[in-house]
Amino acid sequence: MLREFIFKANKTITSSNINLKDLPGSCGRLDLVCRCVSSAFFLSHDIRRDVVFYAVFYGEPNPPVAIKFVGGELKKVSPDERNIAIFIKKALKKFEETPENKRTEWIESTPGICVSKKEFREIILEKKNEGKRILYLHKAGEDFENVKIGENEDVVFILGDHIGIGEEDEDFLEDIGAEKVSLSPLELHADHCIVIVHNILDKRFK
Ligand SMILES: C[S@@+](CC[C@H](N)C(=O)[O-])C[C@H]1O[C@@H](n2cnc3c(N)ncnc32)[C@H](O)[C@@H]1O
Repeated sequence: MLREFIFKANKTITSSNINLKDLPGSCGRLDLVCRCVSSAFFLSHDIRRDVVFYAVFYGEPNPPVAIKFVGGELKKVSPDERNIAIFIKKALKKFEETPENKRTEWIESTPGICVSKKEFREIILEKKNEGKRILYLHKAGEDFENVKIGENEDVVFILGDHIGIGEEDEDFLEDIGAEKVSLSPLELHADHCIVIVHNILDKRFK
């Protein structure tokens, strides 16, 4: 079973001009993206190879930019935020160096990390069209503990940053039949949601 996450980063910078000493401020909450990547993949002395994580950046100067991380292919990435930010900086640099007419495909930057000019909704729709189940993580959804998932079923989780995903994308998810699922009666950080999702699925299937 493949676990995929698609994260909307409303304000994250879309140039490689990343100040590694200011991930939350001038980089538009890049710290949060890095923590989500860390939570998506890293176990103690191991990596989750059955996970794919997408982050779509909508900050200035060139939105959108999507970055894809493939657990089974990642090399030399470590769990700390600064290390992950360095790989994201490399991906954005690769994007800038790619001719504009080639940017709509996935371009590999470093092993297991690709970059593309894809919209948040476009990636979700691709997954839907592949027949995958789309689960939107939201405080007001159905309790995830009660949601049945087959052991071999591929699931795609959608989540937002500190701002959320916005009304238009929520309407889009409703239109394509995404299921709204809740992890807690409290509003959580996105990276903590990823940890909880893994924990619930690990207890069921590992
Ligand atoms: C900090 S929250 C976003 C808060 C934002 N103000 C909003 O209204 O959406 C970040 C993301 O985590 C997910 N999330 C937060 N709390 C959750 C919960 N209790 N259950 C499921 N997902 C949750 C949602 O996808 C949300 O977009």
